[in-house]
Amino acid sequence: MMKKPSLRVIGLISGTSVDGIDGVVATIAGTGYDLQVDVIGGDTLAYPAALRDQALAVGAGAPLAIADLATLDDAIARQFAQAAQTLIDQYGPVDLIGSHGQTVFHRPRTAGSPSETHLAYSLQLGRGDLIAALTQCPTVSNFRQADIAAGGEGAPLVPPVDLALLSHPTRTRCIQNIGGIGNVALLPPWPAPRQTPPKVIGWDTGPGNSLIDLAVAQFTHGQQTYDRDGAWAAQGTPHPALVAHWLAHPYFAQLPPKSTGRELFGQDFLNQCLQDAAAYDLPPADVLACLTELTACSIAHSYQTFLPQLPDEVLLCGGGSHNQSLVSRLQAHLPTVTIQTTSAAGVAADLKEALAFAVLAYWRQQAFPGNLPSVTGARQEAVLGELWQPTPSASIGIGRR
Ligand SMILES: Nc1ncnc2c1ncn2[C@@H]1O[C@H](COP(=O)(O)OP(=O)(O)OP(=O)(O)O)[C@@H](O)[C@H]1O
Ligand SMILES: CC(=O)N[C@H]1[C@@H]2OC[C@@H](O2)[C@@H](O)[C@@H]1O[C@H](C)C(=O)O
Repeated sequence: MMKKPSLRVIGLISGTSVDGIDGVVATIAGTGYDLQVDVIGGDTLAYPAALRDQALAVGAGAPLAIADLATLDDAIARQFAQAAQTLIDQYGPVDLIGSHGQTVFHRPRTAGSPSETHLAYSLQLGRGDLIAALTQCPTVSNFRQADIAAGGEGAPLVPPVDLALLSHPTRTRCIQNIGGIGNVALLPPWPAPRQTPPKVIGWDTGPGNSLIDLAVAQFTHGQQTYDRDGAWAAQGTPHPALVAHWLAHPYFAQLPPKSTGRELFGQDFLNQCLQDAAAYDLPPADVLACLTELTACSIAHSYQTFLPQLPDEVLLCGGGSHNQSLVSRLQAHLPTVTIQTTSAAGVAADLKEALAFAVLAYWRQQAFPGNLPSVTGARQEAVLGELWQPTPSASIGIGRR
């Protein structure tokens, strides 16, 4: 049998945790949802501390002159190009790069308003034209804009890739990413021969690790940045009244499609949580147990509230899938559901988001629409991303200015 033509594609993303650039190299063949994807390798390139601090500060609302924004955009693009080059050096040349960039600002559509006049706004730094110039490889970036222009939230974008790679012929699956922010895709069964795709719904569930990370950094005066394996929260006890109070935030009751970010579930939200917790005089372990419970409850409640029925399985991905306290609290709230990671279904849980942007770039090449209006709320499907071709004269060398 003739082998289908395939592309070698790099996918790159640094998410809302701003902990570093996840990259993956994959061979992709096929069309639309009928894809053959083979992961060749992956790696994470940590940000230099100063760049991470700056990206976090800007994301948290620190003022920035336009000239400094341009410098930051370029500095992040250089890191992304470096991450791509490291993968190219290790695994060989590629045909295409899909780079999500670094989200520093996300404003959802204004609730209840006609999306024509209140389009969402989402800003990812690390411009694709510079990545293309530095790597000499065609690069797709700016994936969220076309969905936003069509009246969508611009997020989450990964659910159609989940549909392609992780749907099951007979079982209903929720694919739950727990990054800085959490997001879910509900994949109904899709029996062979996989003709008309089933309707996928999805949304941002709220905080993933963002509040836990910020609290750990505060409690350890910056010595630690996350609750490794959930060990600290495991030493504490959640306080139900406090968690219930936090769950009363209107975001959790808002009907999907919906998206959010660190603008809502960031430092200000944590400050309010710590103020609320102070009234109960809770030790740090209990506060972390409460924040962990908030993430677990917000995920489970959103399934119970917005899904037509509970799934057979939840497949977790993202860094929060390593937080055992979080996973066991989620299991406690969804006792009838099997909870595993996407790795159990053949897609590495720590690489899935990066892989998604390789697939979205591949779809851009095919002019296949990469958004799902049933997830983002867009009025129509759209081909996502801007494709930047390298110009040989722009080859200026990585690391040189
Ligand atoms: N072993 C671990 N134990 C507990 N938490 C972990 C572990 N490893 C990673 N994490 C958490 O996962 C976070 C990073 O997750 P991930 O890289 O999926 O987020 P992200 O991609 O930046 O976010 P988003 O998906 O919202 O864009 C870390 O900040 C940390 O909180
Ligand atoms: C604006 C933005 O970067 N949103 C991220 C964030 O992190 C998780 C959640 O919020 C999700 O909506 C999205 O990321 C993934 C990659 C997505 O678009 O599917």
